Amino acid sequence: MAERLTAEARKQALGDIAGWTEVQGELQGRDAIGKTFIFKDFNEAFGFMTRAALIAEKMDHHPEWRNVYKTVEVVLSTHDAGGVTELDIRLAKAMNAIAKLTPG
Ligand SMILES: C[C@H](O)[C@H](O)[C@H]1CNC2=NC(N)=NC(=O)C2=N1
Repeated sequence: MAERLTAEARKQALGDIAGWTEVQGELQGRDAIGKTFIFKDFNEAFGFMTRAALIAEKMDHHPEWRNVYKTVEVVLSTHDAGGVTELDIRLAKAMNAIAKLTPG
């Protein structure tokens, strides 16, 4: 099973993936990372979600996310480990790569 990253390792990993930050706000204190993607329109946003869903299913690692029109808010955490692991970092990188394929 994937191990939780230390605060130090998580900070270092976040430095490598554009736009991802420690989750803030009402979920503060929770060990998770998040990013809000904004696309051109709903079609691009949902296309992103469709591609990301296929990757997530293949990884057996699934995002928490919310879509409103062209915005997709994503939170990643490894539920089995109770925090952020390498799996979240891998999925975050994959999502960034997919998002680049669609005009934002
Ligand atoms: C049984 C199955 O492998 C697990 O429940 C997987 C499914 N998807 C998952 N997704 C996420 N984000 N965290 C998990 O711990 C997790 N566990």
